[in-house]
Amino acid sequence: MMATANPLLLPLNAALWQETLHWQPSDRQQEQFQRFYGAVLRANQSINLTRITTATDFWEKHLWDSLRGIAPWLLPRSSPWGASIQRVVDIGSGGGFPGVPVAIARPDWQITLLEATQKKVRFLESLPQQLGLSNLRPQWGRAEAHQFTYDLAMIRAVGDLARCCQYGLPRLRPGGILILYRGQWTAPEVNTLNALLPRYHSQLLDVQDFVTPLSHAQRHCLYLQRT
Ligand SMILES: C[S@@+](CC[C@H](N)C(=O)[O-])C[C@H]1O[C@@H](n2cnc3c(N)ncnc32)[C@H](O)[C@@H]1O
Repeated sequence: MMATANPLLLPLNAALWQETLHWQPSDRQQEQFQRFYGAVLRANQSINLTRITTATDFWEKHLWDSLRGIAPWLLPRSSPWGASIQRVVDIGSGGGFPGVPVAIARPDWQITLLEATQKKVRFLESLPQQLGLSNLRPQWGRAEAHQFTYDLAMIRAVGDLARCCQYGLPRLRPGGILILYRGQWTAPEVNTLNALLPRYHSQLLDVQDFVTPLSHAQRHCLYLQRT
């Protein structure tokens, strides 16, 4: 692989990955993360992809956070909730989060990056070649009009709970799983969710709350399943 031109090195601390996700990137994956960081920084000069500009923030708030959502699938020989995963969609992918880090970590999954803003899609389309990834499929379009179904859908920072359910759950095959990446999660939201789920023939599998490893911010991942 070509060396990255970006002088800012990510804090790719192997022990931290291992301690927090029980997973470590290979040398190739580390280089792909590094090149992704460089690509986002360069594109961010002309497109608004992220407010994050430091290597540490990028590592924690984008790479680590993206992978925390699929932590149950990073453990060796794990098949959480019995779901076999191949076809994956990141809805409202923006600058490629969480879809691109997930594609790097799981090269055996086929990841569609669905994004409504054309200039962001053009950036996403440049990534397979820049990062040497063959499992990324950027797609310009709106979630509500997207006709395909998936084994796994992921949504981060696209809207409120009702909107995320509306976008994600109809795009799952029976048994498929939706991961919602959330910041704050309040107990009354369970009531909102319980009211929404029957409409989409879905159930709540798990709510995982955690703090991020460096800034100790509170985060949640919700795992929903289409029955
Ligand atoms: C705040 S950004 C979040 C991007 C990324 N998921 C992240 O966590 O950094 C929300 C993105 O969702 C996209 N978006 C909003 N509504 C959408 C829809 N209905 N279908 C597809 N993409 C949508 C926007 O264009 C925007 O890029």
